[in-house]
Amino acid sequence: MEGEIGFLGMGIMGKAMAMNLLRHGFKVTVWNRTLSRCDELVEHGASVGETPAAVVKKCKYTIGMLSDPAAALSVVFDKDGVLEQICSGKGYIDMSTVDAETSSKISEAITSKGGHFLEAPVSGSKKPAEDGQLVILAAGEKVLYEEALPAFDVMGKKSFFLGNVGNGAKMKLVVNMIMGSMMNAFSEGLVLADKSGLSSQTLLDVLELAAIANPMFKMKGPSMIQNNYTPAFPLKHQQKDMRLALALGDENAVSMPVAAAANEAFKKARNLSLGDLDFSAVHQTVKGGEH
Ligand SMILES: NC(=O)C1=CN([C@@H]2O[C@H](COP(=O)(O)OP(=O)(O)OC[C@H]3O[C@@H](n4cnc5c(N)ncnc54)[C@H](OP(=O)(O)O)[C@@H]3O)[C@@H](O)[C@H]2O)C=CC1
Ligand SMILES: O=CC(=O)O
Repeated sequence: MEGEIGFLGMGIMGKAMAMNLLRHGFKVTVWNRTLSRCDELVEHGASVGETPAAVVKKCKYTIGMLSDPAAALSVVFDKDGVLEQICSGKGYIDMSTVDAETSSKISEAITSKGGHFLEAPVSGSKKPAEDGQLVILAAGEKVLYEEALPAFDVMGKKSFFLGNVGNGAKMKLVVNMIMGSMMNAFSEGLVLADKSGLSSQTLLDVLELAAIANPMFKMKGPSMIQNNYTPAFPLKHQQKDMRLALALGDENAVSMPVAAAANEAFKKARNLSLGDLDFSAVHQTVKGGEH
């Protein structure tokens, strides 16, 4: 990737991903709605753009990592947004988790200005982002995908090219729908073991050796049994993903009672003001009592 890479959105993920690019020698210009969140990046050599449009003007390639469909649309379409400066020879890569419709809207707007577009949501959380171990689920313009590979290879352990715009978004929603349902089953299991007089730690040890062993249980289990929900993947974003996945199920007449129940639990957790904690805080809704 020649020249400087633009990066919009210095949240948990964007910050870790941009930092990783800097560490690997890329020149990066960052922007965040709350400007102070760029400070740490600047200390590590990043430049700051005043607006998304200013970043796109400066950079041949710009990446977006925003919270949800409204945020992803806002940085593109609003005043001083990406659309004001995108043009032929420039590429925009949206790595936020959004629905296919949002991604298509952005794609159409970018390409109608002669720009190139790729959606590239990621699987993997704060730690994989810091370690360059994300799984990248790209779709859109193949040429832009190939041009972006040097950056993807730094940010991720594996990149998939899934075809037309929308397929990356859908794949990400399917994966996170499964993850959200699993987190609920796991939380119920932890509480059931505890209330039945079993050791939660022994349950984790058993699970690790069982056919259902997986990195998520291993990573989240120990902090969950200590009621530690420091956010890596904010619960409000997991609930957004359940909501968008359920809408995809609706569109395709796929009955998903397990995901629907999991979504209700995440909604309840949001209602209990747990939305900014890690998504594993859904555990608290099963446990009940004080939060
Ligand atoms: N955390 C994780 O483990 C993972 C998250 N994802 C997805 O990545 C995306 C980012 O997640 P994450 O970094 O955790 O989220 P954060 O909540 O930490 O960051 C969200 C970012 O979006 C920005 N933002 C929100 N609303 C607007 C808006 N209206 N206009 C402009 N910017 C806005 C925030 O800016 P400000 O600082 O000003 O609020 C911030 O930079 C989400 O789509 C999430 O689902 C995907 C994989 C893993
Ligand atoms: O979207 C979250 C993740 O862990 O992947």
